[in-house]
Amino acid sequence: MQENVTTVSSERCRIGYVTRVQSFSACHRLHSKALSDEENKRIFGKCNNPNGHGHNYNVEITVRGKIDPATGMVINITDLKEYIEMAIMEPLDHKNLDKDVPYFADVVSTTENVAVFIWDNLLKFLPPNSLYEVKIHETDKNIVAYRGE
Ligand SMILES: Nc1nc2c(c(=O)[nH]1)N=C([C@H](O)[C@H](O)COP(=O)(O)OP(=O)(O)OP(=O)(O)O)CN2
Ligand SMILES: [Zn+2]
Repeated sequence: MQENVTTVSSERCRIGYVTRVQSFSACHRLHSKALSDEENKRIFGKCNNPNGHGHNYNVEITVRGKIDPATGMVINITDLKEYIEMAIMEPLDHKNLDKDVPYFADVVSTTENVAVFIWDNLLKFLPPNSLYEVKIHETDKNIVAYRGE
């Protein structure tokens, strides 16, 4: 009887969450083509400064999945590092988000939209339905999370 309990317990599907943190630096300007210059100034204030401003963004990428009994891993972090390099670092690091990243030509480069951009890019590399959350610390005080909804 005890043997049975042990077997069932060891076969149980365990779900884990793996988070990798990545930093990148970029500059941007909050400006919407859908708004007038006056509205842009009123809504975005100092962040609408025509010459922009910079951030050291800290991104937390969380992957959810079954802890593989054979490997002990939800995802190999070595693989996740490569996906982050391709999905975040190559397109965004040391870039002017509005001028260097075509996605932001017509999309306001708020942290919400940067999170969506990163989410969509990571989906190209990660196993289906495994990306759980992209959380961005734009500053120590400004934090945005996106879960693909
Ligand atoms: N919903 C959002 N609001 C704002 C965003 C954003 O991405 N989403 N971004 C900004 C600006 O980019 C700006 O850089 C943030 O500046 P600020 O709040 O001043 O930054 P700090 O928290 O570091 O500054 P404190 O002066 O210490 O408050 C604005 N809004
Ligand atoms: Zn900013």
